[in-house]
Amino acid sequence: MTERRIAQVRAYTVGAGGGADYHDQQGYHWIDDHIATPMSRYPGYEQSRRSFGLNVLGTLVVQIEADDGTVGFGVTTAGEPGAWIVERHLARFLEGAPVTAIEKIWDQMFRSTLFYGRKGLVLNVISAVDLALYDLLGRLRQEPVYALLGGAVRDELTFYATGARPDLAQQLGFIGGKMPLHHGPHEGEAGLRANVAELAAMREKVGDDFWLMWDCWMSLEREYAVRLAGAANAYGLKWLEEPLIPDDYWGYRDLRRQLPPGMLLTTGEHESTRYGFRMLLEMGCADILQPDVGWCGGITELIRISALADAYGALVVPHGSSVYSYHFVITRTNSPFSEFLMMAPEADEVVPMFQPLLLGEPVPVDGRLRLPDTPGFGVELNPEVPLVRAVARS
Ligand SMILES: C[C@H](O)[C@H](O)[C@@H](O)[C@@H](O)C(=O)O
Ligand SMILES: [Mg+2]
Repeated sequence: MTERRIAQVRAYTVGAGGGADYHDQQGYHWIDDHIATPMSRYPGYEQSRRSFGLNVLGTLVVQIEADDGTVGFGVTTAGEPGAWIVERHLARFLEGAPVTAIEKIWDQMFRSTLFYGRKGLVLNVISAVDLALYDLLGRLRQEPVYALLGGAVRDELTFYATGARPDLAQQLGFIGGKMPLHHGPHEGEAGLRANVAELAAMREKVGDDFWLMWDCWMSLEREYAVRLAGAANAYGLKWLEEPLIPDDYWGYRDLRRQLPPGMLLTTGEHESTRYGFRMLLEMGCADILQPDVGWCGGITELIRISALADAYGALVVPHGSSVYSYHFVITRTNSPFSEFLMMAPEADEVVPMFQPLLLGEPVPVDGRLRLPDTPGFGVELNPEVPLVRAVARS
C-alpha cells in the first residue's frame, strides 16, 4: 500500500442533542429520571442529571483526511472545548504524519497534554482522534477495524441491555438488564427500601435466570453499598456497578471484599488510560472492567488495558460506545459479551445509540449481532445533522 499521510484534521461540534453525548436528550427520558448521582445530595439536582450539567459538553466529531482525500472520523463527548484541543494543540502531531503512525501519534498526544490532561476531557479528545485514525486506516485498507485488530474470535456479539426496563429487554432477546439505581444514600432507609423493592419487582417479572444488575453511577458510600448489596442478594443481583467515585480505589478494594459471595463488582467507565486501570487491577477493585473506548484513550489504549486485565484474569466489557466497542469486543477472548444502551425514552425498543448522528449503525436483533465487514467502523456521518467547525485555525 502506498504510504498515505495525513493532510488535515478537523474538529466539529454538533448542534442537535444525542449523538456521542447520549445523555443530552430532550423531554422525558429514562436516562434522566431521578437517577442517583454524586450530586443527588444537593437539593435541586436530584431529579435530573441535566440540571447539574451532564449534557454541557455535547458531541465532538473529529475528521482526519488523508492525502488522497479519504476521510475517517471518530466521535466522543467533548464539544467545543474538545474542538479547541484538537485544532489548537493536537493537530500538530497529526498533519503531515503517516496514517499508520498511530502509536507514535497517541504517545505524542498523551505526553504533550500531561500538564493539563491525564484523564477526563483530554482523554475523551485523544480517544476521538484515535478512533478517527483507526477508521481512516480501515477505509484506506478496505478492511473493518476488527480485522486490523487481529480478527474476530467469535461469529457474533451477545448483549445485555442498560435501561429502566429489563423486563422488556428480556423480551427483546438480551441476556440481562442493567437498571439505573434511583435512590441515593441521602434518601435514607426509605430510599434503600425503594431501591430493593424495584429490584424485587423486576426479579418477579423476569424470573430467576435473567441477569439483573444495578448501575450506581458513582452515587454511593461504601457502608451504604454494603447494605444495599446485602439486601439485593436475595434477588440475585449479578453485579453492582460503579457504586463509588472513580478515585476511591481503596473503597472499591474494601467493598469488593464485603460483597455477598458471587456478586460481582464492576467499574471503569470513568477511568482513563492503562495507568488508571493498573490501579484498579493491582488493588483488586473490580471483577469486570468497563472502559469506554471513546473516553479511556481510544482503541490504542483499550488494547493495552485489555491485555493488562487479561493477565489479572479480569474481564473487560466496555461501556456503551456502540460500533467503536463492538469492533474491539469481537476480537478479545476476555470480552465475552457487550453492553447495549437502550436509547428509546421508555427503554422499550432497540434504537441506534448514536442517533441521529450516524448512518449504518448496526443494532442487536434478538440480543445478537453479526458485525458487517464494511471498512473502518462501518458507519457514516448523517449529512442531515449539521456540523459546526467552531474553532478557527490561522
Ligand atoms: C444508566 C447510567 O446511569 C448511565 O447513564 C450509563 O451511561 C452508564 O453508566 C452505563 O453503564 O451504561
Ligand atoms: Mg455504568
